[in-house]
Amino acid sequence: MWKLTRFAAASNIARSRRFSAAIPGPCIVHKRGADILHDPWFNKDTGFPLTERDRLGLRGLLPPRVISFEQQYDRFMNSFRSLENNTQGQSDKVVSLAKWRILNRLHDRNETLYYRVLIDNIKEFAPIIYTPTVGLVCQNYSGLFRRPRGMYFSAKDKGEMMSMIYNWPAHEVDMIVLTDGSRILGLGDLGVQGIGIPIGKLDVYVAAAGINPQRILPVMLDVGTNNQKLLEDRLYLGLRQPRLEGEEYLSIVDEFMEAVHARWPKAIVQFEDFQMKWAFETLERYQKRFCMFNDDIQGTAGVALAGLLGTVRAQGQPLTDFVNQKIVVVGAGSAGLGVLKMAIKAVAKISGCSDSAAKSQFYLIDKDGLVTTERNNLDPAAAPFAKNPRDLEGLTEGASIIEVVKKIKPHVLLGLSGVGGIFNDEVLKAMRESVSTKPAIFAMSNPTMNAECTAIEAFKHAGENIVFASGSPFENVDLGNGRVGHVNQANNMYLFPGIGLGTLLSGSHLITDGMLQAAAECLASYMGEEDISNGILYPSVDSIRDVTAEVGAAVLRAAVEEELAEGHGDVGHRELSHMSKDETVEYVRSNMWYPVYSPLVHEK
Ligand SMILES: NC(=O)C1=CN([C@@H]2O[C@H](COP(=O)(O)OP(=O)(O)OC[C@H]3O[C@@H](n4cnc5c(N)ncnc54)[C@H](O)[C@@H]3O)[C@@H](O)[C@H]2O)C=CC1
Ligand SMILES: CC(=O)C(=O)O
Ligand SMILES: [Mg+2]
Repeated sequence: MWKLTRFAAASNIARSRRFSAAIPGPCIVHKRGADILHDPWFNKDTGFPLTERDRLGLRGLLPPRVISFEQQYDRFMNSFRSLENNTQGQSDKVVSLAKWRILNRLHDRNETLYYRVLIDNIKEFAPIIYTPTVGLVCQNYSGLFRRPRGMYFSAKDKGEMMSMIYNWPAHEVDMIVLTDGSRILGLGDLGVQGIGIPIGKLDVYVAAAGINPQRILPVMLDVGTNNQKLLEDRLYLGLRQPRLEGEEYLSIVDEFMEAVHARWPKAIVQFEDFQMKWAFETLERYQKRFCMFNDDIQGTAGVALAGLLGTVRAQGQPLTDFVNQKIVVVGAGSAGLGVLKMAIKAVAKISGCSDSAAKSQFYLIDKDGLVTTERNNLDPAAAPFAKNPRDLEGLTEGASIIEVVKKIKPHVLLGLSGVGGIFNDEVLKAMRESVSTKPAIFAMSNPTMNAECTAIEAFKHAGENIVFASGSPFENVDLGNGRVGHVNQANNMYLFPGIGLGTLLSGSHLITDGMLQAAAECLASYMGEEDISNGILYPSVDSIRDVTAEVGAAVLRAAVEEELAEGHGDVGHRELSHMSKDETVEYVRSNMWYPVYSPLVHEK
């Protein structure tokens, strides 16, 4: 609990000094006049003080009145609120896209103000810049496209990437999010339109981890698409060819990784929304060579594990009881298999048994039903988790979700299938027979329409005493008589920003299992007993900077312990290794960028 009290106090102080006056350091600008107004990084719109207008050749290019940052902020929020009023009665899709557009326009114009409103209103704006609206944006990207953001490397750029990477204007890049668009949320292959995901993830990096937005780079690797509808869409902006496969595909990713490493050897590359075969293959291929991780496999696993351990605590059991939890995972893709692998390792660690003994409590279901060793053409990635039919008490290969739930009566039913509604009424009702006093339903697929069930359905059919979590946000559920069914957001956004920031500040060249495990353990212990007993497994998105500071510190300390931390900037390995836990958290927190207008100083 002490942690939460301290954080609440810290964030109140931060709020009260939001617009007050620690004078920020100057910022060197090599442009003048209209070029500054057209550069969202330097632009302050009507906020340029008169002296700065004189110095930078802006006099006459702006209306005469100077508007303070606080007034600009209020003006934006007012126009956002009036948009909400003006779109009342319109479809959710229209309203969501209108909200995204107004934020995106601000992003294009004035980054300082954009990130300030984003950070200060992250709970309200995360569903717009991230899941679920980002999914809709990706689906409609070719029509919505106005100006580019990030970089595009295509199959046609083979042999050119080493020079192309120098086209990016920033000298330093800390964080790259890379996709090939092949599995965007639960929406499938969206080709080049998947660029919305790296953009959204990096906005979360800025909001949650305070990564400097001048040092982020969203990247699309366009190797074609197998989405026939997109190939036939005349507005489609990507390569009109089927996806590259095999060595041809890998040679493109190899070339990109080498190019990034050559220009920015310390940049961290987050792989995002790759279809399963490439997600695993690229992780295996690069994790010991480059500073990278796969968010869908590794970030998701940590968040799910924290939720599973929280569920044990919510049942009033000691953590050691995790070894007795029966857990059914629906979805044997990159996310589901990542979760299984990490959860099984946790059971093995707690019980002191081997990984293979630790598997007995876990059941895996994919599109063809329960995965067993009798499966024809068993996917090698799923094979380690396949059940031996001997151990199944009558269940057979391919058994359906309802058959498995009825027979096993699991403590936890966790969905990472990408299929909306597959936890139907019957499945949820069967969870009432769970052996747990507080069964858990995790409907983790994104965006909202792909969630395995809604929060209302879960509390209605599985009972009011459940623990519920979803990948995209749902409102808490009114259970009547003042009681509330709490909705958790089990989303990797609670971990990836801290993994990135902690790694960056550690100066490690690699992201190891130990660093990822430290991140998961940190999140798992973040919530106090009172919240946990009320079914609250994760902190509110409002406190994402606080969570990220803790997770980042845990990652950094793990890197120090593994002797991988070379340090960052002026703070070297020695200083890092002498920091206490609290000092490390403060160090991480103090390295978070926060948007304020800096005085601009022109230099030729
Ligand atoms: N909440 C979070 O933080 C995260 C959520 N996700 C979500 O998880 C979902 C899956 O992602 P990936 O594993 O990367 O996808 P994937 O495409 O690699 O795997 C999907 C899996 O679901 C199975 N499946 C499909 N239809 C099914 C059905 N009717 N019944 C049972 N299983 C079925 C497939 O056989 C496959 O094993 C996506 O919707 C994604 O948005 C992914 C990462 C993080
Ligand atoms: C959250 C996320 O990474 C996904 O749905 O793919
Ligand atoms: Mg993802």
